[in-house]
Amino acid sequence: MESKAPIIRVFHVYKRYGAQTALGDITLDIGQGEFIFVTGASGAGKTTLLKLLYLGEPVSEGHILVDGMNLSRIRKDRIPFLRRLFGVIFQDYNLIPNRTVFENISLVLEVAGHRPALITKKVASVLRAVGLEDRMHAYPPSLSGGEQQKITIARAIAGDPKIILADEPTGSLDEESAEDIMNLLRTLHHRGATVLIATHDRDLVRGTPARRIHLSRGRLEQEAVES
Ligand SMILES: Nc1ncnc2c1ncn2[C@@H]1O[C@H](COP(=O)(O)OP(=O)(O)OP(=O)(O)O)[C@@H](O)[C@H]1O
Repeated sequence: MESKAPIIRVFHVYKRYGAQTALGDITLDIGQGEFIFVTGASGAGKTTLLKLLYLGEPVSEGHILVDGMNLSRIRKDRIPFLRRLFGVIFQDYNLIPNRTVFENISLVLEVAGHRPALITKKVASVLRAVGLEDRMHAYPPSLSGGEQQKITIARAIAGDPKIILADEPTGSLDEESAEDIMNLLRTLHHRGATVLIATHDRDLVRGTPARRIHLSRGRLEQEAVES
């Protein structure tokens, strides 16, 4: 277990959608370099919690600090800097269908200001990491669902994010591909990334020693260390 200074601090956070409270009074510290599973039943608030961390959505009440930045008070021109700290692996973060795999990944690196020579190297390297280097010039619709999921993951990690947020990252994958992806996330963690994985897959959680944050109807119910 890591005991480094928190990279994320969540103070009494609420998220409401109309009359519905998706998250209620969440207080939580996440240490730099931790590997964490966020568990809970469907609708418990797992996705919502991850979205609040990268300012995908604003909190309704409370505060979140990320790498010292208070998300409630962050200046607009700092938001791209905040977002670059994160690699976000979400099911609804689709690939652009009429751009090749290479272009889908390189776009993210271009926006972050990387030079073309580095971009070419980096794209090849992340595609190698997910075992799909040979699909670099393919268009997403010609790939299987599992392959598209792996490309989404390659795109998320291409910018060497400090924090990886993965929402059911193995959801659409067969057992072997799921294991590949979990190994990749573990490797990134060993290299220093903070990794949060939202899942209701008990098997996934059982196989990995990690801190577990359990949500029940929007409340932080228990914390445990799986081993
Ligand atoms: N944009 C939204 N508008 C209204 N309600 C929302 C919105 N997003 C989430 N909710 C509600 O907030 C609650 C938490 O949803 P969330 O998606 O965070 O759950 P989850 O634990 O990730 O579930 P699942 O495992 O099914 O993905 C749910 O009741 C959901 O209906």
